[in-house]
Amino acid sequence: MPADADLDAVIKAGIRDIPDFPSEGVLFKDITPLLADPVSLRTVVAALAGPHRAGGVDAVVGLEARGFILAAPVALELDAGFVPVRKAGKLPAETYRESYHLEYGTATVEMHVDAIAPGDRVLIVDDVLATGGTGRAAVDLVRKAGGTVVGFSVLLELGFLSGRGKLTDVDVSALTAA
Ligand SMILES: O=P(O)(O)OC[C@H]1O[C@H](OP(=O)(O)OP(=O)(O)O)[C@H](O)[C@@H]1O
Ligand SMILES: Nc1ncnc2[nH]cnc12
Repeated sequence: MPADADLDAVIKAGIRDIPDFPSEGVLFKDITPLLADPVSLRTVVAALAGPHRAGGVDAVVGLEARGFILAAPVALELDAGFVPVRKAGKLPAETYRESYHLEYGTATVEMHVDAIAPGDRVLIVDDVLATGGTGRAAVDLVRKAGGTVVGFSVLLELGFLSGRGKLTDVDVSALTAA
């Protein structure tokens, strides 16, 4: 595992800024260059999983769509199951549902009611923490199912959007910030 400064440099080198995407005024943080580099991808997955290796995590929740890419390998690293939180209308069985605001619109997400057993220890993983709406919705979904949220871990936090303010009751960690 690289030292913190090296990890920060690896991540920053793999993220590019795309102005005015998906709408004018938004500076989009594109993580696809990082994902395309196997060493960077492996490094990031290990860094997200690392603090939870001894934590008895039962399930890793990934947030559609970019969160899935990181959460599934983190689940494997932790010998835990993977649970998807999906945009509304995509999950086939009975769901819990939460709506929220994003930096660029609104969204509704769902999780199967039987995806998490009461008392399960759950780590939530996503790529970006921006306004915190998605993370808040995910935490509330897990708690509706009776799960214990042991952490919300992201690759990148956009600090100027103050997403942590919506997640003061959760252990939030970000590998890097912008
Ligand atoms: O903290 P927030 O303001 O809620 O924003 C963060 C969320 O926004 C992005 O997802 P998006 O809904 O754009 O979906 P995608 O992963 O399908 O691109 C990102 O992947 C996070 O899930
Ligand atoms: N500016 C941004 N870049 C990438 N993902 C995001 N999710 C919310 N805001 C974002």
